[in-house]
Order: sequence, then C-alpha cells, then structure tokens
Amino acid sequence: MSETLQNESLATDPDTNRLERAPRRSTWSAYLHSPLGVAGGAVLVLVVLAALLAPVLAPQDPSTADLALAFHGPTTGHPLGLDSAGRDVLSRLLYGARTTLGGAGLAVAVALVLGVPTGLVAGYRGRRFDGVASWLVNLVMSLPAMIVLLASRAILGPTVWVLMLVMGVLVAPSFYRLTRGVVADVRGELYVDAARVSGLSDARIIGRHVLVVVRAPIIIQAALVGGIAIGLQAGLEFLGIGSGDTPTWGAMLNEAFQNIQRSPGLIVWPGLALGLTSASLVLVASALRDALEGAGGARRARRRPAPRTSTTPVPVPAPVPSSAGSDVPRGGLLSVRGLAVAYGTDDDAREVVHDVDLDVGPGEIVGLVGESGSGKSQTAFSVLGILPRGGHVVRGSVTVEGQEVLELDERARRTLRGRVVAYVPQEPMSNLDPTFTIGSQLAEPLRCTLGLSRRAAHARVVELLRQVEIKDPERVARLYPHEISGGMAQRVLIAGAMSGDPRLLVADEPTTALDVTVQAEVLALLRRLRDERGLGVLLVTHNLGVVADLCDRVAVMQDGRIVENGTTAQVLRRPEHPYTRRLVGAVLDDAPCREPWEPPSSAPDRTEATA
Ligand SMILES: Nc1ncnc2c1ncn2[C@@H]1O[C@H](COP(=O)(O)OP(=O)(O)OP(=O)(O)O)[C@@H](O)[C@H]1O
Repeated sequence: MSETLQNESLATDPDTNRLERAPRRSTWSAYLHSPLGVAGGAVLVLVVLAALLAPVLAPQDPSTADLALAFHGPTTGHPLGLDSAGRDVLSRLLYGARTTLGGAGLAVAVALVLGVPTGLVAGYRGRRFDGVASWLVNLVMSLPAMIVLLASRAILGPTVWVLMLVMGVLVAPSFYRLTRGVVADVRGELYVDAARVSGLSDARIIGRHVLVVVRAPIIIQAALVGGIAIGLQAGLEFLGIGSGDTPTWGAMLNEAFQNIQRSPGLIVWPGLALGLTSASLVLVASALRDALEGAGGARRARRRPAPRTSTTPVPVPAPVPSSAGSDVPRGGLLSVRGLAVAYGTDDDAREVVHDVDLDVGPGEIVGLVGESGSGKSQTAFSVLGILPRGGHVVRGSVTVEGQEVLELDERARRTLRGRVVAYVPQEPMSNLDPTFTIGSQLAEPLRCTLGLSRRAAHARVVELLRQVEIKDPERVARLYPHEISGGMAQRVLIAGAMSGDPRLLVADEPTTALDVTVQAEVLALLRRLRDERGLGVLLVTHNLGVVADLCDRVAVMQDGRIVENGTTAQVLRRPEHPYTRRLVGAVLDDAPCREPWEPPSSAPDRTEATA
C-alpha cells in the first residue's frame, strides 16, 4: 500500500499508524447510562406489571362495595384504605391501571398505524398521494377535538376504549406531519439516491434508510401522545364523561375530589399514579431518543466534511491514431442518441439538455466535460434513469448493450442499475448512510439484488474492499462512515458500484471532493478496473486534468449541447469549437506539464494500476 493510502487510513490517528475507532455504545447500553431514563423505565415497568398482575395482586374485587367501611383508613386487608362506597382503593388502583394504560396504548397505536405509514409514503413519494393525504389531515386537524370526543361518546357509548380510539384518529395527523417532514428531508439525502441507484426497491429503502431517521422523533411523539391520552382520559372521567362503572384513575380522582373535605388522602393515590406514569413516559422517551440518536444521529453529526478540489495541471497527452473526432464510432455498450431532457410540465417545460449524442464502448473511458450547469449530470442521470423530480426525457434514445433504457419500467431499470450500469457519485461521505457500518451498507444490495446469504455477502464485501485496494478490509467493513477518510469513502463507493459486476460505470465527478494525491489514486483505481474488467466508464467532470489523465475520448458540453466530441488528444491539443478552446485555454497556462501519475515504487501490489 502506498504511503498516501496509509495516510488515508491514518486520518484519525497519525501517531499509531492505525485506524482509530470512536468508542461506540449499543442503543441499550447508551440507554442504561441515563439515570433518569432508567428511573422512568423502572417506574413504567412496575406500573405495567401491576396492571398485568392486577387479578393476582388486588386484595379484592375493585367493584365490591361495603358502605359500612366507607372512608375507612388503611388496614391489613386494605393497605390503601377504602373509598366513599367502601371499595378497596388498592384494587381499584391496580385495575384502573389496566384501563388507563390500555386506553392510552390504544390511542397511540391507532395514531401510529394511521399517521406513520401515510407520512412515510407522502414524504417519500410526494405527488398526488401527498396532496390527498395532506388535505385529509388538514380536515381532521380543523375538527374541534373535545366536541368530537363528546359527540362520539354520545353516539357510540360511554366506554373508555371508544373514546381512546377516536382520540387516536384525532392525533394521527401529528404523526403524519412529523413523519412526512422528516422523510421529505431524508429523501433528498445522497445516500438515499445511492441506495436507489444500487437497485434497492422503495420499500427496502424506506425500511432501512428512512425509518431509522424518523424512529427517534416518533418515539418522543408517541410518549407525549401517551401522556396526553392518559391525562385526557382522566380529565374526561374527572368531568364525569367516562363510563362510570369501570375503575380508572380518572374516575378515582373524580370520586376523591368530590369527597376531598371528608377524606383528603383519597386523592393522593390516583394523582400519584397519573403523575408518575406521565412523567416516566416522558423520561423513558427522552432517554430512548438520546440513545437512538447516539447510535445513529451522532454518527450523522460527526460526519467529516470532505476536502474540496484543487486544480490539477493538465498534461497534454500525445496524439494517438484514432478514427474518432467528427466521425465518432457508435459505442457498443452505451449509445445515447438525440437525448433531450426538460423540467416542468408540458405547457411550461424548460429544456436543459438538447439532442445529445454519446457513445461508450466496452473498456473505454469517455469524459463528459463542461462548465457548471451545462447539462452533464442530467445526461448521466438519464442514462441511469434517476432524473430528479420534475425532470423527464422529452425525446431521444438511450441504449445499454442494445437495450432501450427509456422504455423500461421501474422494476426493469432497478435490475439494470447495479448489475449492468453502476454509479459512483460525487460526494463520497454524503452517499454513505451514517447509521450503518460500511460492511452492512455494501452487503445490503448484494443480499437484495443478488440474493446472497448474510455470510456470502460479507465475504463478497471483504473481497470487494480488497479489490479497491483497501488494506485490512475486514476491519474497514466494521467501521462507520465517519470513521474513514474521504478517499477511503470513495473507494468504498467504487467497491459498492462494482458489487453487481457491472459493464458500464457512470462516475459523476468521482474525485472532486478529494485532495490531489488521493484523486490520482482513485483515478488509477478506475483505470485498473477498466483494464481488468473491460469496464466502460462515462466520467462526468469539469476537470480537464482528470480527462487528460484517464479518458480515451471526451465530449464537451455547453448549454445542454455537445459542442465537440473526439479523442482526448485531439480535443485537448487541437480544440475546434470556440468554447472548447476557451475551456482548454482557461486551464492551460504557462505552468509546466506534470508527468502522468505513477504509483510509488514501494507499492508492489499496485504497480499494475498504471501499467
Ligand atoms: N431539479 C432541477 N430542476 C430544474 N432544473 C434543474 C434541476 N436540476 C438541474 N437543473 C438544470 O439543468 C441544467 C443542467 O444541470 P446539470 O446538473 O446537468 O449541470 P452540470 O453540468 O452537471 O453542472 P455541475 O457541474 O454544476 O453539476 C442547469 O441549468 C440546471 O439549472
């Protein structure tokens, strides 16, 4: 391994020559480190156990009354005394926990079931579903909750369960809005795009990459709603709107309040139960949120910003005999003809790519260069079938190995992506999900698209990491994205792209975020993969240095059109179009040309990289 590669691995600890792993805790042990969370959890567990074991623990039936013993203080048989009707307070408290907690659980469950899946779909897919769901949510939110609850009691009967079910429906919009908002943010993350490009289905992406982000706020929200449900239930019972015959904490509070002069102690037990349970719920949720954030969110936050590009001097390659130039041969692997991409609706469409022709043959690296906004990425996205929302191909054809890509349905495109066409994105760090280890992320598409077992996928991941020249692949597979350098992250993404053994690689500015030395190594890696596998590469870049280093042919884009297309030597040495001349002239100053990059002689395993 070269010195630079070592440095890359040493990014976190240059003294020890070893990758430094940040101490990491499991969610469970992080939770146990929160004293308030543990205390809240203990109280909740006790309350739930008491509710479940009420028939065993209760000294007598909660409804058995003995007026002769009304307001009697604590005795051996009645540790908490008796109420105004001579009923055992402890028994009522235990049975009341069942109704109170069960009702709150029902409200939360209904709200979760209605709000979360719809929020997920609306946030992830948007469009019409989002419109209809948001309209319905606004409608429900505009209803006066208390009036609806009173009306439902009058119509459906005075049972706690019905009240809690209706409450669940009324609070479902809060879950919908929360989920939709978080998911809409996450769906724009590059690692979600990367998962899509690697061939994963929407359901799989939502289940693995999106749900993990919304779970913490949903837990907090569920705890709050649970607390509110308990409070509301108690409030309704306290006002005498509950069922009356079922023992609940609210009903006990109501009865105690009516007799506060006679027996003030009666209010203590239901009040304490309500207060402690609500507070515990909040403490547990808060500690759980922190623990989950510690496991995933902190990794998100600790993501290291990738260094930005530096300018590479452009070596002018010697002219090579070729039939390219104005008479460009038609590529056997990728062939783009008359491609036009537009944004907006039919009436108000803005064309951003116009009639692009492009070919990539097997084992050929074709550069697509041009200034920012010239349409390079839109062309590449069209090949991959991942144009951003609002963008669509208005005419033209894109064939990969003779198969028309634009006519494929989404399922067929997913199969094509990852297995035939792979993608290496620009920002390595943003394209890795911070919540999963490198090994887990690379194994996911292998298991989903190639159907490998967990063990086989892991073995393949290690092999892939080795192929992209990562030293100690077993160890790197166990690391999280924030624990590796930008250069290593880009190697990981290239390994991911190679996992389906594709024939065509679309690389969108793959070295832009890397420093010059690492840039040269990643370029050498791409060249080696091309040489070994006969991989065709469409390389989107604005860097003519990269083109000169790596590309066999180059197409120059300006304002959405290809204005020049030829061998790298021709285009860089004798640019014909005025824009290409300006582009080359802007980089080629009087600085001396550097020699093409060669690996250090101390790197025997990589000497073939530039051979
Ligand atoms: N989501 C979008 N909605 C509307 N227009 C867009 C969208 N994405 C890109 N465009 C437009 O498409 C044109 C081409 O953009 P593209 O991203 O292909 O440029 P580029 O050459 O790749 O630039 P860069 O090197 O900065 O990535 C630009 O004019 C841009 O404004």
